[in-house]
Amino acid sequence: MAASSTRKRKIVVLGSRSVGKSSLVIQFIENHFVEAYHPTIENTFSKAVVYKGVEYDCDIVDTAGQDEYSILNSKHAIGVHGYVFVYSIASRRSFDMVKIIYDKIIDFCGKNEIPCVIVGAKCDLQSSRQVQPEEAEEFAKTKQAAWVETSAKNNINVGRVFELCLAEIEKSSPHNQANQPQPNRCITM
Ligand SMILES: Nc1nc2c(ncn2[C@@H]2O[C@H](COP(=O)(O)OP(=O)(O)OP(=O)(O)O)[C@@H](O)[C@H]2O)c(=O)[nH]1
Repeated sequence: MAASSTRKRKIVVLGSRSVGKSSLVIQFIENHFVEAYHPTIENTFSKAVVYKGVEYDCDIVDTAGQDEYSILNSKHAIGVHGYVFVYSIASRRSFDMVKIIYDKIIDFCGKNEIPCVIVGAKCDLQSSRQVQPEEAEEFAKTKQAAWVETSAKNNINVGRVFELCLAEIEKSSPHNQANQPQPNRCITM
């Protein structure tokens, strides 16, 4: 049974088709690489993660790849704590799509910022690189997001993605905000 201090977190993984979302999630959950390509409809995986001494019960939603016409729905927003936006370093188009999907989520959630990680997947494909790390990191900075490059194939930075996402969620959680000074509070007596 989960300890009462366990924090439940729902993380949604978004990005274009075939950028490596399922491979990233399966490498994280099951510790192996899937060479074959099977388009995803939608899968939710669960994993217990201990990060900085805190136990998290994570539900990770691996979505069907999106394009500019995909319609996001409440499943992508309600009860979601954080997002992982994935592009392939070998596809400029998939990086441009991350920007489009990010804006759609922001619109849908009605917020200015969301806890998220921007992930440059397939970093083993250096010779086919179309997205420079500096550009992607700069984009992430403008969105107050974390950024990392990964390879599910070579198991590089896979766990780091979800640690970064939990860290971003914690940064924006009300618990942390309660520790910050409250600006311009009005007290009625
Ligand atoms: N070289 C390399 N190939 C990868 C990597 N990750 C995934 N792939 C390959 O890319 C293809 C697509 O991977 P998926 O994980 O199915 O991609 P997806 O984003 O889940 O695709 P959709 O379900 O269509 O959204 C597969 O053939 C994978 O083997 C990686 O890190 N390096």
